Amino acid sequence: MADSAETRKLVYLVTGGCGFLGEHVVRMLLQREPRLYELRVFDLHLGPWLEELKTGPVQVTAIQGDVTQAHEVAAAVAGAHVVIHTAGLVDVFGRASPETIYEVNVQGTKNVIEACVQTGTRFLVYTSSMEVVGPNIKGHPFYRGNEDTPYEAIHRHPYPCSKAQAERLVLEANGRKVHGGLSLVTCALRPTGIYGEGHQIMRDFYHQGLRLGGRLFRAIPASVEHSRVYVGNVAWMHVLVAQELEQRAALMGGQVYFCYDESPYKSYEDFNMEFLGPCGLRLVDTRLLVPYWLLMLLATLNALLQWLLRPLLLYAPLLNPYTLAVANTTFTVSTDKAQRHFGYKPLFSWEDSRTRTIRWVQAVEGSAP
Ligand SMILES: NC(=O)c1ccc[n+]([C@@H]2O[C@H](COP(=O)([O-])OP(=O)(O)OC[C@H]3O[C@@H](n4cnc5c(N)ncnc54)[C@H](O)[C@@H]3O)[C@@H](O)[C@H]2O)c1
Ligand SMILES: CC(C)CCC[C@@H](C)[C@H]1CC[C@H]2[C@@H]3[C@H](O)C=C4C[C@@H](O)CC[C@]4(C)[C@H]3CC[C@]12C
Repeated sequence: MADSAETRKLVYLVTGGCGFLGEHVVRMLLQREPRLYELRVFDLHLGPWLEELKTGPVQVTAIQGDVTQAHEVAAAVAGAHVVIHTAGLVDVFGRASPETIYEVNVQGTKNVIEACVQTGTRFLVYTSSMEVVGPNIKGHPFYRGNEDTPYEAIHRHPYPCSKAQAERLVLEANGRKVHGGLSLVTCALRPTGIYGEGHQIMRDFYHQGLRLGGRLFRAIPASVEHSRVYVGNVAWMHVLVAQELEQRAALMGGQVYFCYDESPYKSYEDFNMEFLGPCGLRLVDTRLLVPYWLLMLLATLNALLQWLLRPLLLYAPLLNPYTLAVANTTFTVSTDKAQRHFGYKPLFSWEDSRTRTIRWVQAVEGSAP
């Protein structure tokens, strides 16, 4: 499309635009939304990489702000056509208090919705999570499920509870009258575990493997499968939804979509080895040596230590009863809803996604943990 001032007229706001997913959404919008005039990137912590984006044809506005502060959100939203709300506190390790998780994920989302209503912004895309569905506290498997698969979605952990509450608020807001009299159109995307360039947990596993002499020890049976999705495809899905929401408001408004691509179903650890293996790590099978009850004991001990040490220091290891339960429960998605509703096809093949991620891990090599 021609790059003229007439074609560029849309203003987008990406909250959490400097996070792992947010950065990919920002870059994808710049590459794939030719109608973009201004891109507002709102985050608690702004990344230095934003500077390099300011020299292109799109006006990139960096806004340091906090989604829990209604006035800051309203000022950022005013005049935007579309809001992509990815900001959130992703914490399943006990780093933040439950109150803080609710404040950011639920109150922050309320603030975004109210800002849209007050200022007349009509299109809101929310980054939800597979965890809104499961795995549930009973550890029921979700096998090749889609958006309509019945599943008992019961949670206790603050992160999935907060994401579920926020998603409900976003979906209930669909159809609300915004300033100016038109209707708000909302929808929610539910990524499974995202991987790709910038994935902190992958980086942590890599450094842990290096510390252990190039080995990682299998903790979870290979038969427990997870769906994973490449960050570039999740970003592409956000961009596509945002583009199609106006034309297909009746179909897409108030809907949820799992984020999916061609990444293979594998156990969490085997999937990570697709990238860490080519970077020199190997996964040692210790299934017979570490039974599940012992892992659970270690996880519970970690939780106890976290509680005991809290007044002195933050002890937040990867293994706790919640992460063990998630890692140890099959959760796989098989759906084509996004393709049927808005023509989504993954932009990156599995091979591309794998290669890009391996290159990134290789570049991480030698960098500080
Ligand atoms: N990483 C995954 O596997 C995954 C899977 C499913 C859903 N999600 C969802 O995707 C979204 C992005 O996750 P991510 O993995 O990129 O996490 P991230 O932590 O890398 O990014 C979140 C961003 O939100 C910002 N943020 C946090 N609190 C804020 C506040 N009060 N005000 C403004 N900005 C704030 C952070 O600074 C960060 O840049 C989240 O909503 C998360 O729930 C992530
Ligand atoms: C038993 C240990 C050795 C392994 C622990 C792995 C654990 C840290 C991993 C396993 C599954 C991971 C979660 C899963 O991929 C999906 C999501 C959804 C998303 O909204 C936030 C991240 C999260 C919870 C992953 C966190 C890390 C988990 C629990």
